[in-house]
Amino acid sequence: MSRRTGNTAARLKQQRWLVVAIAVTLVLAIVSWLSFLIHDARVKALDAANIQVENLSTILKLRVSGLLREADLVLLDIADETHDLSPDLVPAHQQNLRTKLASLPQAGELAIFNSQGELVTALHSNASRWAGLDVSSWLSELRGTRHATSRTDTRNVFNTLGPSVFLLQQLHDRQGHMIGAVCVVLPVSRLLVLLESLDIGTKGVVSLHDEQGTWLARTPTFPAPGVSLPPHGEVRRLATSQSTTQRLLVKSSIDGVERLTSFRRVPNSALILAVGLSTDEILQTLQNSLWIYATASVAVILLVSVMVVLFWRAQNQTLALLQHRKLLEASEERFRLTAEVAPVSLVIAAYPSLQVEFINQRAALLFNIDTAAATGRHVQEFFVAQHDADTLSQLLNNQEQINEFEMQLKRRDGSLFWALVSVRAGQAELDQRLYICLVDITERKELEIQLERQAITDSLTSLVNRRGFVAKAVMEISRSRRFHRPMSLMLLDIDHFKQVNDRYGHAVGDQALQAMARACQQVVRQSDVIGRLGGEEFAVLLPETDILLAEEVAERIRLEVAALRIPVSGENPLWFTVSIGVTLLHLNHQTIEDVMAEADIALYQAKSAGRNRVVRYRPANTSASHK
Ligand SMILES: Nc1nc2c(ncn2[C@@H]2O[C@H](COP(=O)(O)OP(=O)(O)OP(=O)(O)O)[C@@H](O)[C@H]2O)c(=O)[nH]1
Repeated sequence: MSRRTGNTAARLKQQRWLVVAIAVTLVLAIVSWLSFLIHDARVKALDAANIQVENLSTILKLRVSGLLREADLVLLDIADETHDLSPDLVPAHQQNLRTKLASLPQAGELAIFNSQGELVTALHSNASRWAGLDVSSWLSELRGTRHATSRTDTRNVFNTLGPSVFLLQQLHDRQGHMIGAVCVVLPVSRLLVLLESLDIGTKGVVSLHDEQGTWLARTPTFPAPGVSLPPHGEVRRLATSQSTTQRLLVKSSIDGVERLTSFRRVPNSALILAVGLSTDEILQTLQNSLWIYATASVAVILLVSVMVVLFWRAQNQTLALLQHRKLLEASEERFRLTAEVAPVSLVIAAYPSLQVEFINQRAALLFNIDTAAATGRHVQEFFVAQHDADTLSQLLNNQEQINEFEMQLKRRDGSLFWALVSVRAGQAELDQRLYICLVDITERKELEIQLERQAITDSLTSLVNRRGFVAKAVMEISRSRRFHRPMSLMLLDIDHFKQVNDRYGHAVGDQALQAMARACQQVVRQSDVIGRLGGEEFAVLLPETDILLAEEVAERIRLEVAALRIPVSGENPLWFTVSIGVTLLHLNHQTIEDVMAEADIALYQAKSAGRNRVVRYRPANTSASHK
């Protein structure tokens, strides 16, 4: 039992650590899963953002290059129609130019130069605005590149227009000689319309640069008007490299926001555009869902932790219970050993069913039964007298413990023995038991009974002596009174017994006394009580007997005694007579002595009247009858 408890405890401890290991693994799995989820979602979000930023910059490139292409076409159209720059032609031609320029709403200025770089005509502007502009270098560049159709320049030539893109186209005479150039000015500020229509979020930036990295345009607009920003380093790097596009994570020196930025050259121009999407915004959706994942994971981890803690506590309680059970088992074992070693017989019975739950070896030997056979039996199976069971049950109703109650008990084989029984009722709520301790006192009890019997027995006649007679008489009187039944008493005294002794000796006298006892026994009923009160005096108690019947019985005794013959060697057999006083129990008698006193008076009267007769007691002034 104890070993089983130990094994269970060890198993519980193992289970406890197993659950903790599972919980830790689960938590680690959740954390790993969450980390993977974060990483994966971030990669996917950045991938999506890369695609988005590339798409946006491509769209923007197409828009800008489309616009430049449109301008180129207008310039080509003008070049196709312009082969002569003579001053008389120009006014007529100007109307045509205006029409062409109207088809290019983003254009701010249009001018035509001759091959010396001199301004021939200008639209939307007066000539003085172009006066300070040295276009000779542009023209030489155009000459150098025979097939070049256009070129761009983003110099801030006209302060009122801001940074602008200058597009130039060679003009040829009909023989194909270069006679000058036509130039259209696209203010960068007008290109902003193209930039602003892109969906770049609240923190996104679209900007336009020249190859030196100069900021030409930006949306949202620059932090403060007039603030000149240093050239964009990444733009310059792209300009000096062979590649046409580049994608980078760039932290802005303007607002400190990190952006995924796509830089892209605008083909056939000196423009580089940049589209940047804020990484914060890219990851915002991710962060929102990650918050949900993280909160759910933390909740799961907390739940798991709480469950582990609760499980741990429950296991602790179970272990504590097992520990208590172990202690209980040890205590039970101690009790069992003590019960076996104790020099007394022990029985434990359930209460109130009174079925035997435990019996020690000593008690089993006492009842001559083995412990298994005794267990489950009703304790009253071992009782002899029902009144003992009643007394014990009554005592237990009034007190918790019964000490040294003497009673007779029965063995399994039916033989009887005396035991000193102590009983204690269990006190605990769950201990509804009787603890019974038995000591075998048969030997002492039998000795006691023997001594008791001796104490009330006359050794010569084997009748009860005065003490025994009085004791029995007291009981009979009480019974007679209780049931209102008549009862008589007679006192008998051998006549002249002294002479018997004197003449025949004491031994013969003793024989006479014994014969007298036998004579009485022969005459009276079994239920009558005969006693030798002392010397040659006897008494007979006659329950259920009225005075008339008592007188008859006394007379029969008297005759029986008179007929006795005691053989005496060498002589005639001895015979003797007896005088008898009889009285009836009545209500005036307080004690047995009162009854005996009346019988004694009648006996005295019998003696006085000449002996060998029966006299009934009569109260004073009534005469006693005699024979
Ligand atoms: N043998 C014998 N004699 C006993 C015993 N007890 C008493 N006696 C004798 O009984 C005699 C009783 O004598 P008393 O009291 O004088 O009476 P009694 O001689 O019978 O004369 P009454 O009673 O007057 O007829 C005494 O001598 C006692 O010694 C006994 O146990 N054995």
